[in-house]
Amino acid sequence: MENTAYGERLASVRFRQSQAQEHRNAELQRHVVVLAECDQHIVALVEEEAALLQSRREAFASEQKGDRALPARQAAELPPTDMPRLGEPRAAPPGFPAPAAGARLSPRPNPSPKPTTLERRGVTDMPQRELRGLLVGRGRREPAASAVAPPARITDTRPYAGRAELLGGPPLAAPDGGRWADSSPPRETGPTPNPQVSGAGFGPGHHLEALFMRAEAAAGLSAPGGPIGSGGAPAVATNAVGARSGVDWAADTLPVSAVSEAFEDAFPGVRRGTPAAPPIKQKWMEDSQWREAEFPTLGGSGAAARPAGAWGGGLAAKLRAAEPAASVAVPAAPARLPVEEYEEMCKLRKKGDPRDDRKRRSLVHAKKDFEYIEGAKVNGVFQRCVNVVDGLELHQEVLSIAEQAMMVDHIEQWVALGRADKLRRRTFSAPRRWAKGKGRVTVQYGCCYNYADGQEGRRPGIIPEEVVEPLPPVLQALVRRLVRWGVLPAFKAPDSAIINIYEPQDCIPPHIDHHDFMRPFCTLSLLSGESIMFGARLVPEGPGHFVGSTFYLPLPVGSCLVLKGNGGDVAMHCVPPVERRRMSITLRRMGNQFGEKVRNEIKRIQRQEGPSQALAPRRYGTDDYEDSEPEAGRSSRRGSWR
Ligand SMILES: O=C(O)CCC(=O)C(=O)O
Ligand SMILES: [Fe+2]
Repeated sequence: MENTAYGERLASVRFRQSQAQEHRNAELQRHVVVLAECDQHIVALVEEEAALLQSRREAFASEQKGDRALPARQAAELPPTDMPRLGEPRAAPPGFPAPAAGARLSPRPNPSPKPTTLERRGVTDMPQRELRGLLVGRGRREPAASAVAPPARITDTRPYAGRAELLGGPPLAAPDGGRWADSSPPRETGPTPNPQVSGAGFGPGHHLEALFMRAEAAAGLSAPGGPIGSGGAPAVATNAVGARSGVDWAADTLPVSAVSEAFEDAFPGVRRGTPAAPPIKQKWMEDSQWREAEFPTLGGSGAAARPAGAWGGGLAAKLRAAEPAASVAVPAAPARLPVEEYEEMCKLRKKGDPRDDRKRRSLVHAKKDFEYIEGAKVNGVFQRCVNVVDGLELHQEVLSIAEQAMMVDHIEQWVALGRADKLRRRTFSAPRRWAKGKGRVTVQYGCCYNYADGQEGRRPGIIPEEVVEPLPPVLQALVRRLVRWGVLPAFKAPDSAIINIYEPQDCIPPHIDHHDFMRPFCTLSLLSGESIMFGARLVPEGPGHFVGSTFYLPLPVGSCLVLKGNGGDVAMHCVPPVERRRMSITLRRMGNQFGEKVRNEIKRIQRQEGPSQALAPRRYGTDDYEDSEPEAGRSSRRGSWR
């Protein structure tokens, strides 16, 4: 009985459950249908809205074009135009009370409209292009003064008499029967093609280069454009110094005094009225202008600003003494060339490189936090834990790939001139005989450094009475870049250079750079990325084999390693035998006691010998000093061996 009642109740519960389930299913079904309908509805609404917008856009565009009457077909396709425009009264949505008469939906009209920037400036009908210029703060500029300056005319040709001799000895005959720029008589010039450039930009720096080229061509050496390292094609011996250096050689027709004066006073400033820097560059420009103004060897004007290279004021003084007053007025202290043009002119920057100096500078990455702890003597006192590489800085991408190639090309040319005995005295040196670990080829500019201990009874150091060539323009431009980019301080701007050319297995033995040179100084790497070794005690163990606890620092090509602090004074450094050909440019400033001495001595020697670079060439082998390299075991003695 009980069982029957329970069974019935169970059946009825199940029946109700199934009914409820069916009901829920039906409800769900209904909702799905409603949702699908809504969906379709929404899609239709969106499509309609999009079509309406599109047609309004087209109508607006054609109105703008003045084509007010829409084509009939297009007009017919237009959706109903009863849709209110923005700001027009709208009909209330269904179920909402109608808006009061005159009520508007947003946006509300501005009760007191402010004048726009252009209206305030009273500009209403300017062409778009100029308006844009105005808005970004670039109004119309007057042409630069130099651009309208009357072109130079040469009337007095006397300064040319004897000039070739002054610059480089007897004129060389051009092999094709043409005439060399340096020995050709001046032309009467009409308007020069580019008064901004031909005014003052090419002075003795370029004459030096011209001379290099003359000597090179006479020696049958390479012409530009030859592959790097190959020595290039035979020289094209035309009066093509200008063409070769990519400059307008019409500048050569200016009296020497004008050119050299300008070179010395503001190398290579030319352009007046350089446009003002746009505000965005302001901070950086101010910074670099400050550096430029501080620049002791190239910037500013007057005697203090003269190049401190070996020929310093000497050559210019001689040139001035040998010629009458200039007949062309060249601005005494012309404004500077934009740095990009200056570098292009000195062949440091690739022609047409679109990146400005600021952009180039931003690509330089500096690493400064090197650490290598050793026991070492600091200021004569031994300390157990010294970071011997403290103070080193590695600045990468100082020279772009194209610039590295140009620099290598310059160096190849200098080496070729050196081998042909066309460089003054100790500018060029090469090992007399090659042996593993025995030296390398070097080119010195700005001053003569004696590597050897005991050579001609001398200690290592600068020899003020010995003469080398001055810093060529490309190295002057490089120095200037390093200062401008903050790699070296302006008051330590290098005035001398040693270029090391390492063939495979060449090396430089352990040393600390001589204190005849100021700190910081720097070295740039070219052609192959090799490592430099630093350590408190580096000991030579056989030819080109140096041992000791060492810190290896890879030097990427195009990088500039700055040496100062412990890295420049406490740790020794060396480049172990290289695997691939490598070049480096070490740039250093002579100590104050030498600058003046070197210049005076050079004047004396010039009086004796004349200024010819090719005169009395004398070559010294770098193995002269390599032979006096400290032997193993003797190397713990501190000091410079090179
Ligand atoms: O070749 C180098 O990177 C180093 C050159 C060097 O140490 C020097 O010239 O004193
Ligand atoms: Fe060194």
